[in-house]
Amino acid sequence: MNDRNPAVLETLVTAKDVALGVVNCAGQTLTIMPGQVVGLLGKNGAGKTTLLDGLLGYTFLNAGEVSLFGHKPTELPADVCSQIGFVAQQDDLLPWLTGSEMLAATRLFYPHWNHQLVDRLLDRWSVPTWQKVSDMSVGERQKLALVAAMAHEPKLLVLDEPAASLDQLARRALIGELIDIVADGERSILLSSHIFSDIERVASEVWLLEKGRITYQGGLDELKESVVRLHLSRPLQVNGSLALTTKQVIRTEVNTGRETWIIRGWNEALAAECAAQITSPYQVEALGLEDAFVEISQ
Ligand SMILES: Nc1ncnc2c1ncn2[C@@H]1O[C@H](COP(=O)(O)OP(=O)(O)OP(=O)(O)O)[C@@H](O)[C@H]1O
Repeated sequence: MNDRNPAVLETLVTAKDVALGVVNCAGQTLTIMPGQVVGLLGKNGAGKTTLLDGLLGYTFLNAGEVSLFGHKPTELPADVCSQIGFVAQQDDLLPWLTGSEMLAATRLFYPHWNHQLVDRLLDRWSVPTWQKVSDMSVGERQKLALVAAMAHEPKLLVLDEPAASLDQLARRALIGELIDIVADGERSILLSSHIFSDIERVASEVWLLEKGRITYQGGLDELKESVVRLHLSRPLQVNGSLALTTKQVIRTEVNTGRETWIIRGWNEALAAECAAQITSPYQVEALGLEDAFVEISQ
């Protein structure tokens, strides 16, 4: 137990050198601190669900260590389990129960249950709680699973594609709820999503997963700022000393009269170097999260 180091005690999740399935984070440490909303991004098959399952102890690790509130995920005491909420990509609701019965059964596992929150969400999302889970639409099931995971007000809420089947109104309501959850700075959320506008609204941190490796762990804004398009007029006039590497220029597009360089790892030093060494006209285009992700992932 990490009971002597307050900095470690504060960390809700630490995952070191984790490897399972397609995920291989050897040499990498992932952390989630109280108050953080971490957006887990990656293409289909990158390993997002695999990583989430490994962090929560649903799948055994091939290598590495995970600490959840200071415990191994496979050995969580009951009081720690009740601090965690999870909505899987494919919900694990019991199809033969009605929505109300499902919530009543879930409630048995938790000492704390916010009835007002449950009533408000069910009403706002028009969840037909009198229907059997098996008769609900995919979106209604997803809403019910979200209510069941949020009702005990967990300190760590893990959501795997929580909005994939929600309509725009329900998605907006969910994002509002998530923003409220972390407002006091004590609770944290880890969510994977392909809906970048949602991630941009709610996440402070991003983990970028590419072919099972975390290639970025840090602030959302820093990630966006680190990828730019440089639009250069041709003919190019560049001093021989321009030291951009192929790792930084991840792609080029050449057209008559101009060319575009997609640059990863853009920072003040690179900006200064370009300003000093490129003597023909050029513009720097900042990218949104989705464009940055698409450029990185091509
Ligand atoms: N049950 C399984 N058995 C065997 N291989 C699996 C299983 N689940 C996942 N995989 C493999 O692991 C890879 C990563 O799957 P995972 O579900 O973690 O990706 P993901 O990033 O969550 O994808 P998506 O965005 O499509 O949900 C898949 O390409 C698949 O080959």
